[in-house]
Amino acid sequence: MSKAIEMKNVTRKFGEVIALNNVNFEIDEKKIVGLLGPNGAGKSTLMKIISTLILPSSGEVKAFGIDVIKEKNTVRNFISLVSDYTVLEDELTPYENLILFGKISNVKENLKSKALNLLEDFGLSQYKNRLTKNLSSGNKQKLNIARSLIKDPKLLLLDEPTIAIDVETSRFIREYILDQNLKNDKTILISSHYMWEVEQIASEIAILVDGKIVIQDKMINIIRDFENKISIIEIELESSDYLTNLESLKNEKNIFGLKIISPTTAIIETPLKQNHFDELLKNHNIKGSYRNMKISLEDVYSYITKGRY
Ligand SMILES: Nc1ncnc2c1ncn2[C@@H]1O[C@H](COP(=O)(O)OP(=O)(O)OP(=O)(O)O)[C@@H](O)[C@H]1O
Repeated sequence: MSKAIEMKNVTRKFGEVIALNNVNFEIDEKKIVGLLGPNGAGKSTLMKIISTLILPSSGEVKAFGIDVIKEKNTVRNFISLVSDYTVLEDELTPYENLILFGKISNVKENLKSKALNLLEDFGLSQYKNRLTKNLSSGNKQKLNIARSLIKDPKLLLLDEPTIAIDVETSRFIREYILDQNLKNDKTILISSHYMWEVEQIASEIAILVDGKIVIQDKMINIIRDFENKISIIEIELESSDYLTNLESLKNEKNIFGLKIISPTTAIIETPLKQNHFDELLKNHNIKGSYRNMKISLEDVYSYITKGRY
């Protein structure tokens, strides 16, 4: 399978700040990859480098085999980045915005019909002649995504595309993105702080922490791998008399998390296997029953971003 993105040993510094630290990152053609990471992890920097908006301090970046540093004009023909919608021209109509971006992107054939079709697809035809500044934020973001598609890019980079967008519009955007991948073979990299969003559409997940890609794999492999490392346990105490004993588990080094959710129930995160966990409960004189819960992407994310990986 050929690579849509190949980053080798990419570092990007902003003065003293190391936004990306020797990153190696690849995406296969036609995949949807979800990029997760805490605020300031370097997600936007990574996307800006791939889309030629900024240069890396060192390292190599290729998109579909083409060097994004040496041949940025070629690469710009087939990559679009969607970040916030401030890139739109407020004083133009949605239609005029699409035409403008089409011209900037050198779209020569059928620009007008492409613009009209995109307005139709995104449910924006009724606002065709309204000034963009008077659209709702959800519609501005739809227009922003439509703008990114006017040049029919092979690679779409979406930097938090549904931030501050209502439920219906976010769902529409997710479905549209999926459709673009399925029907039009687009490769998509999407960053988000919403785990469920990424879970729903991405075939692979990459987690960036402090400028480094800590993990990148299929969701199913990530979960399987973590099931061998940690257990999330729901414990039900025989009575609330054991609550103080339960709380004393917080001081144990193998208890990574303990959340009391009622006087008799708690959720525990631990790498201990069943027999050792049983022993620990016995040592702390804790009586009750427990069950292993399904590990979610959020559990994995929290484990990684707390530096336990
Ligand atoms: N133009 C810049 N000048 C100085 N520092 C910058 C610049 N752009 C990014 N940084 C710094 O680089 C680091 C990575 O920022 P980046 O915006 O890539 O993170 P992010 O993962 O996208 O964060 P968020 O989730 O908050 O959007 C941060 O410490 C940020 O302050």
